[in-house]
Amino acid sequence: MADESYDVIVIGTSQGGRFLPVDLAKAGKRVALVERGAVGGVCVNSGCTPTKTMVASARLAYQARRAGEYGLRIGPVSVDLAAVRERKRAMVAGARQNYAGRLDQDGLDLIEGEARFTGPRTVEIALRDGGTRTLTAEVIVVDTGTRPRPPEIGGARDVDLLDSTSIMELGELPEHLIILGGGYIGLEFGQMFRRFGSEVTIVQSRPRLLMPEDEDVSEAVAALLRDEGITVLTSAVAERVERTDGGGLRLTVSMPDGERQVEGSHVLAAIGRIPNTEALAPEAAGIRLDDRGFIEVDEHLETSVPGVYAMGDVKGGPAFTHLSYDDYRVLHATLLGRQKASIRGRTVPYTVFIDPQFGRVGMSERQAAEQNRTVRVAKLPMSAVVRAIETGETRGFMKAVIDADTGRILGAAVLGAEGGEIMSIIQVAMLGNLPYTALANAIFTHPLLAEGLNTLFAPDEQPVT
Ligand SMILES: Cc1cc2nc3c(=O)[nH]c(=O)nc-3n(C[C@H](O)[C@H](O)[C@H](O)COP(=O)(O)OP(=O)(O)OC[C@H]3O[C@@H](n4cnc5c(N)ncnc54)[C@H](O)[C@@H]3O)c2cc1C
Ligand SMILES: NC(=O)c1ccc[n+]([C@@H]2O[C@H](COP(=O)([O-])OP(=O)(O)OC[C@H]3O[C@@H](n4cnc5c(N)ncnc54)[C@H](O)[C@@H]3O)[C@@H](O)[C@H]2O)c1
Repeated sequence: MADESYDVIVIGTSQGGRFLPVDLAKAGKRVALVERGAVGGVCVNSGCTPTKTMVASARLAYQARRAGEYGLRIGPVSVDLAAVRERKRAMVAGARQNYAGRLDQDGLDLIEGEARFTGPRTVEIALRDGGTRTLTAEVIVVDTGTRPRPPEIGGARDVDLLDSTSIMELGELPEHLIILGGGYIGLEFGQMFRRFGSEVTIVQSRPRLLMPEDEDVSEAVAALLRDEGITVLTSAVAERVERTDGGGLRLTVSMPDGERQVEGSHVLAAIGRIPNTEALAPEAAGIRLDDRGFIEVDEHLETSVPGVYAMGDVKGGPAFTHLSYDDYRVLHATLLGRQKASIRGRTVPYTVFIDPQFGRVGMSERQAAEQNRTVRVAKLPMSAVVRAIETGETRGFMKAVIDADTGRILGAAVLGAEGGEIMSIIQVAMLGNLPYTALANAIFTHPLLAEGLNTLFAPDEQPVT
């Protein structure tokens, strides 16, 4: 078949990039949108939507078990994992349907298949229903994302390990879930399955959980997970995994004090993600990759090949849906606006959806020290916040890093009830370039968690470091 010509080809359908092909088509461009899997990408199908749906079930189980503390009698709580999975499946199906509905736009062709570059402007699609199509366009946007990194430990290929997608399809509770990795995915699933009723062991190769964060954060997170009955092993390097005679799994872990064996029923690998670039063959177009296989881009998200752009996780760096969405904003300006936009200097907030949530934005205390900044560090335990006391959710703390000279807020870390929302209030103050005194003196409704910001930012509370 002859090559088919489009104005723009977008490869991958992500939650972040869901508006770009539609906007381009509305603007009169002929757009091909190529997807090899389910529409909506990771966030909708196997990331944010299903995990946060299941986290909600786990939180309810946890709260229900605490009912007695609140003066309620509701009896023993047990979890029907198959029913939790049904709720999750329904949520994903709804989100996917919603997504697909948005693609009904004149000028936009959704092509189901796997894209592969055969030249700088040419892409061959292996169609899901068989056969191939060859498309050409002056502008190509790569939004192909990442997938779980397979562990390179002895025996891993001989046993069935779970990843973040397959674990959500379990219909029965693991008796003992061993998790490799103490990052976002390891912690969210670890707490979730503990609350569902599994025994859980987290095996983290680095000295701390959430290694990029300040030490007090890692310690507090480890303490609250241990408090819920999770075993947390740090500086624990998994060496090999094998099946036991009883049908379980045995993990051999090397730790500073020697070798240890952990036996469990299931092992989840949550050790990071790798870019979806093999099938895409970007080298055929001359697109430069970094040494880990991610696509290199400039501040306008353009790759080393003019006219070819990359957005979302496939370009490396922080991997969040809201960042993929911001990439859409940048590409919209570049491809449809009058002026190019840039990704330089973006403030990237994030929230780890453990309970209590951990919300973060801007500079950490350690980053400030590395930059030799003179800062004030404000810290307030959640047990000092009236709302947290009244609702019985006093675990965690609020923390802010303030420039000692200008009084501007440089960053915040909130481990506490609605930690992501509280962090976002501080983020807005940072966006508005407000001095910390604006939050110290603001009138917040009593008794909200936000009220804690008055105390957190009270000038007397903050030692200079
Ligand atoms: C378990 C889990 C939980 C998460 N929770 C959160 C959260 O709470 N908040 C948050 O902000 N982020 C979360 N994330 C991260 C978030 O999902 C990603 O950052 C986001 O999905 C990245 O979007 P993207 O633009 O890179 O595209 P993706 O969502 O990765 O989509 C890429 C699409 O490209 C398709 N594709 C790949 N190669 C080809 C090809 N050659 N041809 C055609 N199609 C192709 C894929 O099938 C996929 O549909 C989570 C991730 C995981 C795994
Ligand atoms: N709430 C959210 O926004 C959210 C939730 C889930 C995932 N995500 C995104 O998905 C990405 C991937 O999550 P992730 O948890 O897989 O990666 P991660 O990079 O957050 O954490 C991986 C952890 O595994 C550890 N590790 C690496 N190799 C190991 C090994 N062999 N044995 C034991 N531990 C090992 C690392 O030290 C690290 O702590 C995240 O970086 C994040 O961007 C975001």
